[in-house]
Amino acid sequence: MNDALSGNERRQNDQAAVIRVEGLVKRYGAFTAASGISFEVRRGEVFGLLGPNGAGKTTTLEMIEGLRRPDSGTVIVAGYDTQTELKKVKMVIGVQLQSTSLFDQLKVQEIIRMYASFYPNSVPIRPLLQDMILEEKKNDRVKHLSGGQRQRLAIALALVNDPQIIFLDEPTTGLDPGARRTLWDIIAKLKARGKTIMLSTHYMDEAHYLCDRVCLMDRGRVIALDTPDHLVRNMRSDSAVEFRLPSLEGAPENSPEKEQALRLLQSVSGVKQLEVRGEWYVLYTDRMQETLTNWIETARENSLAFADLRTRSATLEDVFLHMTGRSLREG
Ligand SMILES: Nc1ncnc2c1ncn2[C@@H]1O[C@H](COP(=O)(O)OP(=O)(O)OP(=O)(O)O)[C@@H](O)[C@H]1O
Repeated sequence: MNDALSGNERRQNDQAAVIRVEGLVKRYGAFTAASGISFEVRRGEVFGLLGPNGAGKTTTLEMIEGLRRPDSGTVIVAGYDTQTELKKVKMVIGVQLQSTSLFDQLKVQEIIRMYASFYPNSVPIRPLLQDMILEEKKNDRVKHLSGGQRQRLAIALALVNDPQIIFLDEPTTGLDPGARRTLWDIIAKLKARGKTIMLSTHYMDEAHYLCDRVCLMDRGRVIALDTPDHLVRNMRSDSAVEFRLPSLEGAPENSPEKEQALRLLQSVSGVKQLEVRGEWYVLYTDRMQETLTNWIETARENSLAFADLRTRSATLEDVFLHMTGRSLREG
């Protein structure tokens, strides 16, 4: 940061980058949960931290929110330093924690009123309830809400102070597909109103659908940062052909049959990369039709029977696997 800048100048400079994270490090004893995280979040974007469990997403979010103190590094949020100007930061942010412990005995409306009373200015409660699709539940006790309703209440609580920037930590973890879609719609609406949203997730489809830019995290580090489409395109393979080879299932890893099959697969026309995931073989290619037809021909010529053949576009999961050798689900 440029120390010579006054607070006002710094805030103006931060028009584009509403969050600046520089060299964040967090250690828990001998374990380093964040090792030198740096990025910028632009005003009005949905910015996602995507990574498996334990990648350091929550640690990073909570250092940005001022809830955890970094061992080193700086965070500037809307022009304020979270370590020295936390009160000001709190006025412009809304935070939904991974597991917000809500007061089970309170009614939805009561808990929102209570949170609103913590701030000098708060939004009207009725439209907030409507936006979060909780109007019909306003007189229900929190303990009677479904998982999706609780999550929406947690987001409502993060919005009571009309924040510029909203932090959502794994907002859809544990929700059924319908409740996830409802939350996605809510997040898209918040973005359309000009809010900046920073969220963490380990669902690649969620990151792809919601985020303008995605920061891929693994083991406390940023391994890639770009728009979802660019991340996928930079793999230089836009499609995948997947199948199983039943005759090889159960054969030892370095058996001659398996090694020969791998050599064959690598020689298939157009294949840029070959991945083996358990019993599944994945051929990455930019020339889907050529690879598919050549693979079918090769399999026939070599009497190698495949099963469950499917084709698909490459995803952020493929990017993560390509970069780390591990799946987002493995952690
Ligand atoms: N207070 C703590 N004390 C010790 N270790 C911690 C603490 N908080 C987090 N960790 C460890 O730091 C690592 C990163 O945790 P973090 O919660 O930031 O990851 P995450 O990417 O958010 O994953 P998850 O989806 O599981 O929350 C994990 O290995 C975790 O066990």
